[in-house]
Amino acid sequence: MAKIIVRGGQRLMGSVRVHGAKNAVLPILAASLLATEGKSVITDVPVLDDVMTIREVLNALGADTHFNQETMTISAAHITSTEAPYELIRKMRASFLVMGPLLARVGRVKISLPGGCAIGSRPIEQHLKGFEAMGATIHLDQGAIEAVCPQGLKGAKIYLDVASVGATENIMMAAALANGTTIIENAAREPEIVDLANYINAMGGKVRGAGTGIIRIEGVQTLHGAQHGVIPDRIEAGTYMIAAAITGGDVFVEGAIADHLAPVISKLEEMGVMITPHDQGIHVKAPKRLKAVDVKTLPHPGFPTDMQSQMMALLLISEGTSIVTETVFENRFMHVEEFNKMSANIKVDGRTAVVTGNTLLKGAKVTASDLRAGAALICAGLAAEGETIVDGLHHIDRGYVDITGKLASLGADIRRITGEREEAAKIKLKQEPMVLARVQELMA
Ligand SMILES: CC(=O)N[C@H]1[C@@H](OP(=O)(O)OP(=O)(O)OC[C@H]2O[C@@H](n3ccc(=O)[nH]c3=O)[C@H](O)[C@@H]2O)O[C@H](CO)[C@@H](O)[C@@H]1O
Ligand SMILES: C=C(OP(=O)(O)O)C(=O)O
Repeated sequence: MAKIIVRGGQRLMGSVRVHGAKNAVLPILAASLLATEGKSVITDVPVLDDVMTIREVLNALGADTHFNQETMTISAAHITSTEAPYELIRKMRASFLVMGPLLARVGRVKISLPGGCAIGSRPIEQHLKGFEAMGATIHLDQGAIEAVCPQGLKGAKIYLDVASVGATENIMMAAALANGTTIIENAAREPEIVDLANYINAMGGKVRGAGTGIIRIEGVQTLHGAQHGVIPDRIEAGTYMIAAAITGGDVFVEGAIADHLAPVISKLEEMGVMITPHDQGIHVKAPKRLKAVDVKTLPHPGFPTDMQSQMMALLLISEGTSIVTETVFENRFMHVEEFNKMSANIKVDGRTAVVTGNTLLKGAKVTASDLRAGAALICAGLAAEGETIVDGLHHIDRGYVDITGKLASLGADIRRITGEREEAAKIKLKQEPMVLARVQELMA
Protein backbone atom coordinates (compact mmCIF):
# COMPACT_ATOMS: atom_id res chain seq x y z
CA MET A 1 0.00 0.00 0.00
CA ALA A 2 1.32 3.47 -0.88
CA LYS A 3 2.23 5.76 1.99
CA ILE A 4 3.49 9.26 2.58
CA ILE A 5 6.28 9.55 5.11
CA VAL A 6 6.89 12.94 6.72
CA ARG A 7 9.63 13.85 9.18
CA GLY A 8 8.62 17.02 10.96
CA GLY A 9 10.71 19.99 11.97
CA GLN A 10 11.61 21.66 8.66
CA ARG A 11 10.58 25.28 8.20
CA LEU A 12 8.86 25.65 4.81
CA MET A 13 10.29 28.36 2.57
CA GLY A 14 9.84 29.32 -1.09
CA SER A 15 7.03 29.38 -3.59
CA VAL A 16 4.38 26.81 -4.45
CA ARG A 17 1.98 26.88 -7.39
CA VAL A 18 -1.71 26.23 -6.89
CA HIS A 19 -3.43 24.10 -9.53
CA GLY A 20 -6.94 24.54 -10.96
CA ALA A 21 -9.79 23.92 -8.54
CA LYS A 22 -11.13 20.37 -8.30
CA ASN A 23 -14.52 21.61 -7.17
CA ALA A 24 -14.74 24.02 -10.10
CA VAL A 25 -13.48 21.73 -12.84
CA LEU A 26 -15.82 18.82 -12.03
CA PRO A 27 -19.08 20.74 -12.64
CA ILE A 28 -17.51 22.54 -15.59
CA LEU A 29 -16.64 19.25 -17.26
CA ALA A 30 -20.16 17.99 -16.55
CA ALA A 31 -21.57 21.20 -18.09
CA SER A 32 -19.62 20.56 -21.28
CA LEU A 33 -22.31 17.93 -22.03
CA LEU A 34 -24.70 20.83 -22.69
CA ALA A 35 -22.94 21.80 -25.94
CA THR A 36 -24.57 20.46 -29.07
CA GLU A 37 -21.88 21.85 -31.30
CA GLY A 38 -18.26 22.99 -31.14
CA LYS A 39 -15.47 21.93 -28.85
CA SER A 40 -14.97 23.06 -25.30
CA VAL A 41 -11.38 23.74 -24.39
CA ILE A 42 -10.90 23.81 -20.63
CA THR A 43 -7.51 24.95 -19.39
CA ASP A 44 -5.87 24.79 -15.94
CA VAL A 45 -7.38 21.35 -15.43
CA PRO A 46 -5.59 19.65 -12.53
CA VAL A 47 -4.40 16.09 -13.17
CA LEU A 48 -6.32 14.46 -10.34
CA ASP A 49 -8.03 11.12 -9.86
CA ASP A 50 -11.43 12.87 -9.66
CA VAL A 51 -10.80 14.57 -13.00
CA MET A 52 -9.96 11.21 -14.55
CA THR A 53 -13.22 9.83 -13.16
CA ILE A 54 -15.45 12.58 -14.54
CA ARG A 55 -13.66 12.23 -17.85
CA GLU A 56 -14.53 8.52 -17.86
CA VAL A 57 -18.16 9.45 -17.18
CA LEU A 58 -18.18 11.88 -20.13
CA ASN A 59 -16.62 9.25 -22.39
CA ALA A 60 -19.16 6.63 -21.28
CA LEU A 61 -21.97 9.02 -22.23
CA GLY A 62 -20.56 9.45 -25.72
CA ALA A 63 -18.49 12.61 -25.43
CA ASP A 64 -15.09 12.71 -27.08
CA THR A 65 -12.39 13.96 -24.71
CA HIS A 66 -8.68 14.69 -25.03
CA PHE A 67 -6.47 15.62 -22.11
CA ASN A 68 -3.01 17.01 -22.46
CA GLN A 69 -0.90 19.45 -20.44
CA GLU A 70 -3.73 20.52 -18.13
CA THR A 71 -6.03 21.18 -21.08
CA MET A 72 -9.14 19.08 -21.65
CA THR A 73 -10.94 19.26 -24.99
CA ILE A 74 -14.49 17.96 -25.05
CA SER A 75 -16.86 17.41 -27.97
CA ALA A 76 -20.31 16.46 -26.80
CA ALA A 77 -22.18 16.67 -30.11
CA HIS A 78 -23.21 13.02 -29.87
CA ILE A 79 -24.58 11.75 -26.59
CA THR A 80 -24.84 8.00 -27.07
CA SER A 81 -25.97 6.95 -23.59
CA THR A 82 -28.14 8.48 -20.89
CA GLU A 83 -27.01 6.07 -18.22
CA ALA A 84 -24.21 7.18 -15.93
CA PRO A 85 -22.21 4.04 -15.02
CA TYR A 86 -22.74 2.89 -11.45
CA GLU A 87 -19.03 2.19 -10.87
CA LEU A 88 -18.13 5.80 -11.63
CA ILE A 89 -20.91 7.35 -9.58
CA ARG A 90 -19.93 5.14 -6.67
CA LYS A 91 -16.29 6.15 -7.02
CA MET A 92 -16.98 9.86 -6.96
CA ARG A 93 -20.10 11.65 -5.72
CA ALA A 94 -19.56 14.61 -8.04
CA SER A 95 -20.33 12.32 -11.00
CA PHE A 96 -23.93 12.99 -10.02
CA LEU A 97 -23.49 16.43 -11.59
CA VAL A 98 -24.12 14.95 -15.03
CA MET A 99 -27.79 14.53 -14.10
CA GLY A 100 -28.78 18.16 -14.80
CA PRO A 101 -26.95 18.43 -18.14
CA LEU A 102 -28.30 15.07 -19.39
CA LEU A 103 -31.88 15.90 -18.46
CA ALA A 104 -31.65 19.27 -20.17
CA ARG A 105 -29.89 17.98 -23.23
CA VAL A 106 -31.67 14.68 -23.94
CA GLY A 107 -34.65 14.68 -21.58
CA ARG A 108 -33.75 11.40 -19.91
CA VAL A 109 -31.23 10.08 -17.43
CA LYS A 110 -30.58 6.98 -15.34
CA ILE A 111 -28.12 7.43 -12.54
CA SER A 112 -27.29 5.67 -9.26
CA LEU A 113 -27.93 7.41 -5.97
CA PRO A 114 -24.49 8.72 -5.00
CA GLY A 115 -24.81 7.62 -1.36
CA GLY A 116 -22.95 8.96 1.63
CA CYS A 117 -19.27 8.97 2.45
CA ALA A 118 -16.99 9.27 5.46
CA ILE A 119 -17.96 12.88 6.14
CA GLY A 120 -21.75 12.48 6.16
CA SER A 121 -24.90 11.09 4.59
CA ARG A 122 -24.95 13.72 1.85
CA PRO A 123 -28.53 13.49 0.54
CA ILE A 124 -29.51 14.85 -2.89
CA GLU A 125 -33.18 15.67 -2.38
CA GLN A 126 -32.57 19.36 -3.17
CA HIS A 127 -31.23 18.45 -6.63
CA LEU A 128 -34.30 16.29 -7.26
CA LYS A 129 -36.69 18.92 -5.91
CA GLY A 130 -35.24 21.37 -8.43
CA PHE A 131 -35.58 18.99 -11.40
CA GLU A 132 -39.14 18.13 -10.42
CA ALA A 133 -40.06 21.80 -10.17
CA MET A 134 -38.75 22.12 -13.73
CA GLY A 135 -41.08 19.40 -14.95
CA ALA A 136 -39.02 16.22 -14.68
CA THR A 137 -40.66 13.00 -13.54
CA ILE A 138 -38.42 11.08 -11.19
CA HIS A 139 -38.55 7.41 -10.19
CA LEU A 140 -36.38 5.71 -7.67
CA ASP A 141 -35.77 2.06 -8.32
CA GLN A 142 -33.29 -0.16 -6.45
CA GLY A 143 -30.89 2.62 -5.67
CA ALA A 144 -31.05 4.14 -9.14
CA ILE A 145 -32.83 7.31 -10.20
CA GLU A 146 -34.63 7.48 -13.51
CA ALA A 147 -35.74 10.90 -14.63
CA VAL A 148 -37.52 11.94 -17.81
CA CYS A 149 -38.88 15.16 -19.25
CA PRO A 150 -40.10 14.31 -22.76
CA GLN A 151 -41.45 17.84 -23.29
CA GLY A 152 -38.19 19.39 -22.11
CA LEU A 153 -37.55 21.27 -18.87
CA LYS A 154 -39.31 24.50 -18.09
CA GLY A 155 -38.07 27.40 -15.99
CA ALA A 156 -39.19 27.49 -12.34
CA LYS A 157 -38.66 29.30 -9.07
CA ILE A 158 -36.73 27.00 -6.74
CA TYR A 159 -35.97 27.74 -3.11
CA LEU A 160 -33.20 25.51 -1.75
CA ASP A 161 -33.76 24.42 1.86
CA VAL A 162 -29.98 24.23 2.23
CA ALA A 163 -27.58 26.31 0.17
CA SER A 164 -26.17 23.18 -1.45
CA VAL A 165 -23.24 23.66 -3.81
CA GLY A 166 -24.04 20.56 -5.87
CA ALA A 167 -27.79 21.27 -6.07
CA THR A 168 -27.14 24.87 -7.17
CA GLU A 169 -24.77 23.61 -9.89
CA ASN A 170 -26.96 20.77 -11.09
CA ILE A 171 -30.07 22.99 -11.30
CA MET A 172 -28.12 25.82 -12.93
CA MET A 173 -26.89 23.48 -15.66
CA ALA A 174 -30.35 22.03 -16.27
CA ALA A 175 -31.90 25.52 -16.35
CA ALA A 176 -29.41 26.72 -18.94
CA LEU A 177 -31.31 24.79 -21.64
CA ALA A 178 -34.81 24.96 -20.10
CA ASN A 179 -37.74 26.72 -21.62
CA GLY A 180 -38.11 30.02 -19.73
CA THR A 181 -36.45 31.51 -16.69
CA THR A 182 -35.35 29.70 -13.55
CA ILE A 183 -34.69 31.47 -10.29
CA ILE A 184 -32.68 29.68 -7.62
CA GLU A 185 -33.22 31.17 -4.18
CA ASN A 186 -30.90 30.46 -1.26
CA ALA A 187 -28.35 29.42 -3.88
CA ALA A 188 -24.83 28.49 -2.80
CA ARG A 189 -22.39 31.38 -3.23
CA GLU A 190 -19.06 29.55 -3.52
CA PRO A 191 -16.49 30.85 -6.05
CA GLU A 192 -16.88 27.55 -7.94
CA ILE A 193 -20.51 28.47 -8.66
CA VAL A 194 -19.35 31.71 -10.25
CA ASP A 195 -16.78 29.84 -12.33
CA LEU A 196 -19.44 27.45 -13.60
CA ALA A 197 -21.77 30.36 -14.45
CA ASN A 198 -18.95 32.06 -16.37
CA TYR A 199 -18.38 28.90 -18.38
CA ILE A 200 -22.08 28.45 -19.15
CA ASN A 201 -22.24 32.07 -20.26
CA ALA A 202 -19.21 31.54 -22.50
CA MET A 203 -21.17 28.64 -24.05
CA GLY A 204 -23.97 31.07 -24.94
CA GLY A 205 -25.98 30.72 -21.73
CA LYS A 206 -27.67 33.46 -19.73
CA VAL A 207 -26.87 33.12 -16.04
CA ARG A 208 -27.00 36.16 -13.76
CA GLY A 209 -26.40 36.57 -10.04
CA ALA A 210 -23.97 33.69 -9.47
CA GLY A 211 -22.05 34.40 -6.27
CA THR A 212 -25.18 35.82 -4.63
CA GLY A 213 -28.05 33.98 -2.96
CA ILE A 214 -30.32 34.47 -5.97
CA ILE A 215 -29.35 33.14 -9.37
CA ARG A 216 -31.45 33.85 -12.45
CA ILE A 217 -31.02 31.60 -15.47
CA GLU A 218 -32.76 32.38 -18.73
CA GLY A 219 -32.91 29.18 -20.73
CA VAL A 220 -31.59 29.23 -24.30
CA GLN A 221 -32.30 26.87 -27.24
CA THR A 222 -28.76 25.59 -27.67
CA LEU A 223 -25.31 25.95 -26.18
CA HIS A 224 -21.96 25.59 -27.91
CA GLY A 225 -18.47 24.59 -26.84
CA ALA A 226 -16.34 27.33 -25.30
CA GLN A 227 -12.87 28.06 -24.00
CA HIS A 228 -12.54 28.47 -20.24
CA GLY A 229 -9.72 28.64 -17.68
CA VAL A 230 -10.54 27.03 -14.31
CA ILE A 231 -10.07 29.16 -11.17
CA PRO A 232 -7.21 28.27 -8.80
CA ASP A 233 -8.06 25.82 -6.03
CA ARG A 234 -8.76 27.82 -2.87
CA ILE A 235 -8.70 24.69 -0.71
CA GLU A 236 -5.35 23.54 -2.09
CA ALA A 237 -4.07 27.10 -1.56
CA GLY A 238 -5.43 27.18 1.99
CA THR A 239 -3.77 23.84 2.72
CA TYR A 240 -0.34 25.22 1.70
CA MET A 241 -1.00 28.33 3.79
CA ILE A 242 -1.58 26.09 6.81
CA ALA A 243 1.47 23.97 5.95
CA ALA A 244 3.54 27.16 5.91
CA ALA A 245 2.05 28.42 9.16
CA ILE A 246 2.44 25.14 11.06
CA THR A 247 6.19 25.14 10.36
CA GLY A 248 6.69 28.84 11.17
CA GLY A 249 7.47 29.17 7.46
CA ASP A 250 7.69 31.86 4.82
CA VAL A 251 5.89 30.80 1.66
CA PHE A 252 4.43 32.41 -1.44
CA VAL A 253 1.30 30.56 -2.54
CA GLU A 254 1.31 31.32 -6.24
CA GLY A 255 -2.08 31.68 -7.91
CA ALA A 256 -4.07 31.87 -4.66
CA ILE A 257 -6.87 34.45 -4.80
CA ALA A 258 -7.28 36.31 -1.50
CA ASP A 259 -10.96 37.10 -2.11
CA HIS A 260 -11.76 33.38 -2.30
CA LEU A 261 -9.88 32.75 0.93
CA ALA A 262 -11.21 35.64 3.04
CA PRO A 263 -12.49 33.49 5.97
CA VAL A 264 -9.28 31.45 6.09
CA ILE A 265 -7.07 34.54 5.89
CA SER A 266 -9.08 36.22 8.60
CA LYS A 267 -8.61 33.28 11.01
CA LEU A 268 -4.90 32.97 10.23
CA GLU A 269 -4.41 36.68 10.87
CA GLU A 270 -6.27 36.39 14.17
CA MET A 271 -3.79 33.69 15.11
CA GLY A 272 -0.85 35.96 14.32
CA VAL A 273 0.12 34.74 10.84
CA MET A 274 1.20 37.55 8.52
CA ILE A 275 -0.66 37.39 5.22
CA THR A 276 0.05 39.65 2.27
CA PRO A 277 -2.17 39.31 -0.78
CA HIS A 278 -0.54 40.10 -4.16
CA ASP A 279 -1.90 40.04 -7.70
CA GLN A 280 -0.07 36.78 -8.37
CA GLY A 281 -0.72 35.00 -5.09
CA ILE A 282 -0.56 35.21 -1.31
CA HIS A 283 2.52 35.57 0.87
CA VAL A 284 2.34 33.75 4.21
CA LYS A 285 4.84 34.35 7.00
CA ALA A 286 4.33 32.77 10.38
CA PRO A 287 5.87 33.53 13.74
CA LYS A 288 6.92 30.67 16.06
CA ARG A 289 3.97 31.17 18.40
CA LEU A 290 0.38 31.34 17.30
CA LYS A 291 -2.79 32.18 19.23
CA ALA A 292 -5.68 29.74 19.52
CA VAL A 293 -8.95 30.76 17.83
CA ASP A 294 -12.43 29.30 17.56
CA VAL A 295 -13.61 28.14 14.16
CA LYS A 296 -17.10 27.41 12.87
CA THR A 297 -17.64 26.02 9.40
CA LEU A 298 -20.40 27.52 7.28
CA PRO A 299 -21.37 27.78 3.61
CA HIS A 300 -19.40 30.43 1.69
CA PRO A 301 -18.51 33.14 2.62
CA GLY A 302 -18.19 31.39 5.98
CA PHE A 303 -15.21 29.27 6.96
CA PRO A 304 -15.05 26.31 4.51
CA THR A 305 -15.66 22.83 5.86
CA ASP A 306 -12.98 21.64 3.41
CA MET A 307 -10.39 23.58 5.49
CA GLN A 308 -11.62 22.46 8.92
CA SER A 309 -9.25 19.54 9.43
CA GLN A 310 -6.16 21.41 8.21
CA MET A 311 -7.06 24.32 10.51
CA MET A 312 -7.44 21.88 13.39
CA ALA A 313 -3.87 20.67 12.78
CA LEU A 314 -2.68 24.25 13.16
CA LEU A 315 -4.74 24.84 16.29
CA LEU A 316 -2.98 21.87 17.91
CA ILE A 317 0.29 23.77 18.07
CA SER A 318 -1.26 27.14 18.98
CA GLU A 319 -1.38 28.64 22.45
CA GLY A 320 -4.67 28.06 24.22
CA THR A 321 -7.78 26.01 23.71
CA SER A 322 -9.94 26.24 20.59
CA ILE A 323 -13.49 25.24 19.85
CA VAL A 324 -14.09 23.91 16.36
CA THR A 325 -17.73 23.61 15.27
CA GLU A 326 -18.61 21.71 12.11
CA THR A 327 -22.04 22.78 10.86
CA VAL A 328 -21.89 21.61 7.23
CA PHE A 329 -21.29 17.85 7.48
CA GLU A 330 -22.47 15.75 10.41
CA ASN A 331 -19.48 13.43 10.55
CA ARG A 332 -16.42 15.43 9.63
CA PHE A 333 -14.23 14.75 12.66
CA MET A 334 -12.73 11.43 11.59
CA HIS A 335 -9.25 12.99 11.65
CA VAL A 336 -9.54 13.63 15.40
CA GLU A 337 -8.78 10.03 16.32
CA GLU A 338 -5.74 10.10 14.04
CA PHE A 339 -4.48 13.41 15.50
CA ASN A 340 -4.88 11.88 18.96
CA LYS A 341 -2.56 9.06 17.85
CA MET A 342 0.01 11.84 17.34
CA SER A 343 -0.33 12.89 21.03
CA ALA A 344 -3.03 15.47 20.40
CA ASN A 345 -5.72 16.08 22.98
CA ILE A 346 -9.01 16.71 21.18
CA LYS A 347 -12.43 15.92 22.59
CA VAL A 348 -15.46 15.69 20.37
CA ASP A 349 -19.02 16.21 21.48
CA GLY A 350 -21.47 16.04 18.59
CA ARG A 351 -20.55 18.73 16.10
CA THR A 352 -18.05 20.43 18.41
CA ALA A 353 -14.41 19.60 19.04
CA VAL A 354 -12.38 21.04 21.90
CA VAL A 355 -8.77 21.29 20.79
CA THR A 356 -6.07 21.65 23.41
CA GLY A 357 -3.20 23.73 22.08
CA ASN A 358 0.54 23.73 22.79
CA THR A 359 0.71 20.10 21.75
CA LEU A 360 4.10 18.56 21.12
CA LEU A 361 2.99 16.42 18.24
CA LYS A 362 4.68 13.06 17.86
CA GLY A 363 4.93 11.13 14.58
CA ALA A 364 2.67 8.09 14.29
CA LYS A 365 1.09 5.75 11.76
CA VAL A 366 -2.16 7.37 10.70
CA THR A 367 -4.85 6.89 8.06
CA ALA A 368 -6.56 9.46 5.86
CA SER A 369 -10.32 8.95 6.23
CA ASP A 370 -11.14 11.52 3.56
CA LEU A 371 -9.36 13.91 1.25
CA ARG A 372 -8.90 16.87 3.59
CA ALA A 373 -8.29 14.69 6.63
CA GLY A 374 -5.34 13.27 4.69
CA ALA A 375 -3.97 16.72 3.94
CA ALA A 376 -4.42 17.71 7.59
CA LEU A 377 -2.45 14.68 8.80
CA ILE A 378 0.38 15.63 6.48
CA CYS A 379 0.29 19.19 7.89
CA ALA A 380 0.42 17.79 11.43
CA GLY A 381 3.31 15.54 10.39
CA LEU A 382 5.26 18.61 9.22
CA ALA A 383 5.21 19.90 12.80
CA ALA A 384 5.60 16.59 14.60
CA GLU A 385 8.66 15.14 16.19
CA GLY A 386 9.82 12.04 14.33
CA GLU A 387 8.17 10.19 11.51
CA THR A 388 4.51 10.31 10.53
CA ILE A 389 3.34 7.64 8.11
CA VAL A 390 0.10 8.45 6.34
CA ASP A 391 -1.88 5.86 4.38
CA GLY A 392 -5.26 6.02 2.67
CA LEU A 393 -3.60 8.02 -0.09
CA HIS A 394 -6.38 7.32 -2.61
CA HIS A 395 -8.33 10.00 -0.76
CA ILE A 396 -5.52 12.55 -1.03
CA ASP A 397 -4.98 11.77 -4.72
CA ARG A 398 -8.58 12.81 -5.44
CA GLY A 399 -7.76 16.42 -4.73
CA TYR A 400 -4.07 17.29 -4.50
CA VAL A 401 -1.68 17.34 -7.44
CA ASP A 402 1.66 16.01 -6.25
CA ILE A 403 1.37 17.17 -2.64
CA THR A 404 4.58 15.33 -1.77
CA GLY A 405 6.62 17.01 -4.50
CA LYS A 406 5.21 20.44 -3.75
CA LEU A 407 5.94 20.23 -0.01
CA ALA A 408 9.39 18.78 -0.68
CA SER A 409 10.14 21.73 -2.97
CA LEU A 410 9.41 24.01 0.02
CA GLY A 411 11.95 22.11 2.11
CA ALA A 412 9.74 19.52 3.82
CA ASP A 413 11.26 16.14 4.60
CA ILE A 414 8.55 14.13 2.88
CA ARG A 415 8.44 11.22 0.48
CA ARG A 416 5.95 8.84 -1.01
CA ILE A 417 6.49 5.16 -1.20
CA THR A 418 4.56 3.43 -3.89
CA GLY A 419 2.29 0.46 -3.61
CA GLU A 420 0.55 -2.05 -5.80
CA ARG A 421 -2.09 0.47 -6.79
CA GLU A 422 0.37 2.68 -8.65
CA GLU A 423 2.05 -0.33 -10.22
CA ALA A 424 -1.29 -1.71 -11.45
CA ALA A 425 -2.37 1.69 -12.73
CA LYS A 426 0.88 2.02 -14.62
CA ILE A 427 0.36 -1.25 -16.44
CA LYS A 428 -3.34 -0.67 -17.13
CA LEU A 429 -3.00 2.88 -18.35
CA LYS A 430 0.25 2.74 -20.24
CA GLN A 431 -1.53 3.75 -23.47
CA GLU A 432 -2.41 7.13 -21.99
CA PRO A 433 0.65 9.39 -21.89
CA MET A 434 -1.02 11.99 -19.67
CA VAL A 435 -2.16 9.47 -17.10
CA LEU A 436 1.17 7.71 -17.22
CA ALA A 437 2.84 11.05 -16.49
CA ARG A 438 0.60 11.34 -13.44
CA VAL A 439 1.50 7.85 -12.29
CA GLN A 440 5.20 8.63 -12.75
CA GLU A 441 4.70 11.83 -10.78
CA LEU A 442 3.09 9.83 -7.97
CA MET A 443 5.95 7.38 -7.98
CA ALA A 444 8.68 10.02 -7.99
C1 LIG B 1 -17.34 18.47 -5.69
C2 LIG B 1 -17.64 19.55 -4.71
O1 LIG B 1 -17.83 20.68 -5.09
N1 LIG B 1 -17.65 19.21 -3.45
C3 LIG B 1 -17.90 20.21 -2.44
C4 LIG B 1 -19.38 20.43 -2.33
O2 LIG B 1 -19.99 19.19 -2.02
P1 LIG B 1 -21.57 19.03 -2.14
O3 LIG B 1 -22.05 19.80 -3.32
O4 LIG B 1 -21.85 17.57 -2.09
O5 LIG B 1 -22.04 19.71 -0.81
P2 LIG B 1 -23.41 20.45 -0.52
O6 LIG B 1 -23.19 21.91 -0.53
O7 LIG B 1 -24.44 19.89 -1.41
O8 LIG B 1 -23.70 19.97 0.97
C5 LIG B 1 -23.79 20.89 2.04
C6 LIG B 1 -24.77 20.35 3.07
O9 LIG B 1 -26.06 20.28 2.49
C7 LIG B 1 -26.63 19.00 2.68
N2 LIG B 1 -27.49 18.68 1.51
C8 LIG B 1 -27.02 18.81 0.26
C9 LIG B 1 -27.81 18.51 -0.83
C10 LIG B 1 -29.13 18.09 -0.60
O10 LIG B 1 -29.91 17.81 -1.54
N3 LIG B 1 -29.57 18.00 0.67
C11 LIG B 1 -28.80 18.27 1.75
O11 LIG B 1 -29.23 18.17 2.90
C12 LIG B 1 -25.40 18.08 2.77
O12 LIG B 1 -25.72 16.87 3.41
C13 LIG B 1 -24.45 18.93 3.56
O13 LIG B 1 -24.76 18.84 4.92
O14 LIG B 1 -19.63 21.40 -1.29
C14 LIG B 1 -19.20 20.97 0.01
C15 LIG B 1 -19.60 22.04 1.01
O15 LIG B 1 -18.89 23.20 0.79
C16 LIG B 1 -17.69 20.72 -0.01
O16 LIG B 1 -17.30 20.18 1.22
C17 LIG B 1 -17.31 19.76 -1.11
O17 LIG B 1 -15.91 19.73 -1.26
C1 LIG C 1 -15.54 16.79 0.37
C2 LIG C 1 -14.82 17.07 -0.70
O1 LIG C 1 -15.08 16.67 -1.96
P1 LIG C 1 -16.29 15.80 -2.52
O2 LIG C 1 -17.52 16.62 -2.44
O3 LIG C 1 -15.88 15.56 -3.94
O4 LIG C 1 -16.36 14.56 -1.68
C3 LIG C 1 -13.59 17.92 -0.60
O5 LIG C 1 -13.13 18.38 -1.66
O6 LIG C 1 -13.08 18.11 0.50
